Amino acid sequence: MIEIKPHPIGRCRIRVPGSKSYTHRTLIAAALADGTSTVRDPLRSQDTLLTLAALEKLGATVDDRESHIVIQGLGGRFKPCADPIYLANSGTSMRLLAGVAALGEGVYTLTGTPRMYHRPIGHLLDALNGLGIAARALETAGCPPVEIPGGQASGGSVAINCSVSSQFLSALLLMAPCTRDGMTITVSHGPVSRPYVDMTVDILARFGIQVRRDGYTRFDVPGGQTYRAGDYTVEPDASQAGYFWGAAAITGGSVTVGGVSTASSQGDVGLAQVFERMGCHVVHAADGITVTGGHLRAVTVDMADMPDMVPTLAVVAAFAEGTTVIENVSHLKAKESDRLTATCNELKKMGIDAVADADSLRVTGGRPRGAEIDTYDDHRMAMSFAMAGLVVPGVKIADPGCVEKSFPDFWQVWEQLRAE
Ligand SMILES: O=C(O)C1=C[C@@H](OP(=O)(O)O)[C@@H](O)[C@H](O)C1
Ligand SMILES: C=C(OP(=O)(O)O)C(=O)O
Repeated sequence: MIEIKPHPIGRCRIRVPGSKSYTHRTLIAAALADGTSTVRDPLRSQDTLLTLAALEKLGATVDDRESHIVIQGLGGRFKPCADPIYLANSGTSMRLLAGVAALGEGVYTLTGTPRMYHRPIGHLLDALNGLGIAARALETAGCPPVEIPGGQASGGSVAINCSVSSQFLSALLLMAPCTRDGMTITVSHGPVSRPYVDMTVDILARFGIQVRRDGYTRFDVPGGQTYRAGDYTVEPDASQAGYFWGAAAITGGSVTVGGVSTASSQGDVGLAQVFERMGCHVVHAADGITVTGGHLRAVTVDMADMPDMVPTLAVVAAFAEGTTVIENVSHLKAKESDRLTATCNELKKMGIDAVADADSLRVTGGRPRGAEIDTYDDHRMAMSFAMAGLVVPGVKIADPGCVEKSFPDFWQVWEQLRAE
């Protein structure tokens, strides 16, 4: 448990680590490439290191140096691995690797924490089955742990339901180029979280893979392609920038997050625009995005494309005038925690009126009071409620170490808000 002590933040410049989503994708693409790749500025956190360790078990040669990681790829074919591959509660690792493991020569078991056993993967398993790959859930239907047999991925046409996660589509897109016949992927529902699909397509393009797409409904990926080994740099994580912009919004201070720009495919960069609508002043410059707090007013906003920023926005909304309505976020129930319920519970403890239904969240701004905040083993709960502690006395965050999942240095970087 740590207590966040209120303090003004003035003008600060912050650097956040490399993007989690881009790090997962770059490591996987490098492991599939033919030859040696260098991955610079990767995020080294629990989740991305689990992906890296998994790729090593699948036969990639990894040399993790201080500032970069060197990966000798396998040219699209993973080696057998008899031991279960443990992926904790990293949904991105689980879903993306469940797709590309089908390119291997072994039969793979992918497993994780008890919470992972409740996170859906059935739609991806259905799609793999439709491609003739006998992938299956080992305990509960539609959830990890899963068994993925290699040697059966020749490609073909497949439909994928992406109403609960875009990661199923990303998994198919990452495996498709290495199949013999290629894949035509039709999205039957969704996708939710669309910018993550763009990040996947962006990584494919950077590694020299051809993809033809019709918006988010159809993707044609020719088979027999080879990921091009090379030198790749991971951009800063826009999702992590959100907590620092939120700190500015709540305190009336001014925070610049370096290296983040709207040119990025990371959808979470859009949170700055939401804060602008709420009354903050936002400046986009070549070297980063600055948010300066102002009088906060409620917004109604569709957050289907920015699911990870919902707790961040909900906490900021607790300080805004009026009722903020966050729409189209049913997929939040399947994250590290049920984030709709968790966010409501903890806001209510702070005396804030927060109501969730199946796919939306309403937060009425007020005068939040201090509380012990449970974090549900969910890094984003800890980082979001830390913002409230900058202005409300007595905010205590349980299990602060849960930030290891995506941002091991979070609390040290958070302290920089005080120093400036
Ligand atoms: O592909 C990715 O890197 C991610 C996709 C999103 O998940 P869903 O597509 O399941 O919403 C997001 O919430 C997660 O943090 C990372
Ligand atoms: C949902 C998240 O990650 P994952 O799906 O990879 O567990 C997240 O980082 O908020």
